[in-house]
Amino acid sequence: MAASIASICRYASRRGCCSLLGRVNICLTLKSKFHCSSSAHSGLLLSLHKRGILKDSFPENAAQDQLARLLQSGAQTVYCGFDPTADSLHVGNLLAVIGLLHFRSVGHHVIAVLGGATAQIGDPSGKSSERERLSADVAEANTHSIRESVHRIFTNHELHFHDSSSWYKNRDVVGFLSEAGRHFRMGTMLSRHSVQSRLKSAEGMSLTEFTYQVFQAYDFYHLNQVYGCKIQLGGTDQLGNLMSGHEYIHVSGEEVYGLTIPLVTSTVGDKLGKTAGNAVWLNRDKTSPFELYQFFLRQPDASVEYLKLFTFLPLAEVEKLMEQQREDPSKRLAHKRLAAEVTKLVHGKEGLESAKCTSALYNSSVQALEEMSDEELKELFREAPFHELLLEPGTTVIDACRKVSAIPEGPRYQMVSDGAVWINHKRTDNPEQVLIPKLHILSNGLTLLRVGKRNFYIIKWLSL
Ligand SMILES: N[C@@H](Cc1ccc(O)cc1)C(=O)O
Repeated sequence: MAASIASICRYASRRGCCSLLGRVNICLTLKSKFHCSSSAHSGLLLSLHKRGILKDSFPENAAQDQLARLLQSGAQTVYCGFDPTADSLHVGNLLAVIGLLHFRSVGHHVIAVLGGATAQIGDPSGKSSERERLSADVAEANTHSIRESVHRIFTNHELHFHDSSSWYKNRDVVGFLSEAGRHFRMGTMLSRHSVQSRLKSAEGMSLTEFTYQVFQAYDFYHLNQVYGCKIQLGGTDQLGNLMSGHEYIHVSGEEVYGLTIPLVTSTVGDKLGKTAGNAVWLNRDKTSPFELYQFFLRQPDASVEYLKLFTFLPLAEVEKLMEQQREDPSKRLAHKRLAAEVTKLVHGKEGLESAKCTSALYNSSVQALEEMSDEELKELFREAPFHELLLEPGTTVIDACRKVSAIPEGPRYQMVSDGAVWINHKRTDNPEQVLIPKLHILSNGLTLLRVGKRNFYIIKWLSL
């Protein structure tokens, strides 16, 4: 789509007016400490394409050469925004962060915008209904928490960033609408996919949500004015918002670009990291390094492609790992490397160590289990159901399985005798075996029951 060119007023900063949104978008900027080499720049787009990190660029193909030339001409400023609608980013956001890091590693300046303002407006892109209103306080707390984790990820990638100021707090509504608002055309705004799909729904769309694209466009404009930012990265659902920014900035005669990153889906088509409604988060208190590690370790064989997307390993090394995986899938070398690289990026070396130790614990050590409190055990097996049961004399293995509904009605007996049941890391194939203290019931009164490879149940036995 060609952008219209008209004149745009430069915004004099307004002083003393009430805040437009009460809270601000926080912007973390990162000056490049790497030296730019033009060969690295020219290779960047190609390499991002080869890795599968870039989907489309905007404006369309004709501009790709221009964009490549722009990247070759010297260090550029690239930005990507994240709305703090929760107190942590999730695995689905990781690719955008990685995208920024790729730009950074060849010497461009990158900016991560935490949309403390836009989160209160609510992005309709890719959503079928309006989000519940997010209060300014919650948005601020979420921004703080996400900022820390993005900071950690950047630092883990040996980078540093510094804060810059906000740009909405001194803008008043009337000034904003009379200056910026008039450059946004209703027809174009209405044509956006995110708007169209919502207008057709019974619920419709609020004015607040409808204006979201204006705010994201204005963010881009602001970063363009202040930091010379010419490139915005975003998920494929962000295309409409990227276009709004492009059109708005184009009015002033500046050419800017949007690059979209694919939405990563699992092999069964779910959004990555959102299995059965449970998101895989990047903040440690919500998803431990161990859980993150296990999440990547357990990806199906076909997902080794993730090595290209989620790690910075050279493509030749990725190819080698993929070949080893094809030769002997059972070793899961590629998955182990993927899990290790992602955990190291998100939680640092120490996080990776902790994930590996926990894995060892998870898989074998009875002594360690025995020394754990109920809370620690629940933490370790966060997804395992926890049951408190009365220990009646003569309780057997099959009784325990039945009480916690660990195995389906019919084939219970068979499953135990086939060896699918493990108690405290030891296979237990006699269904009628009476539970023995110390062996089946640890001295802290706990039993860890596993059925199959990964269904864990924690039982806390209460004595009469
Ligand atoms: N709209 C983006 C987040 C964002 C916020 C502000 C921006 O300036 C840019 C992007 C999303 O929901 O993913």
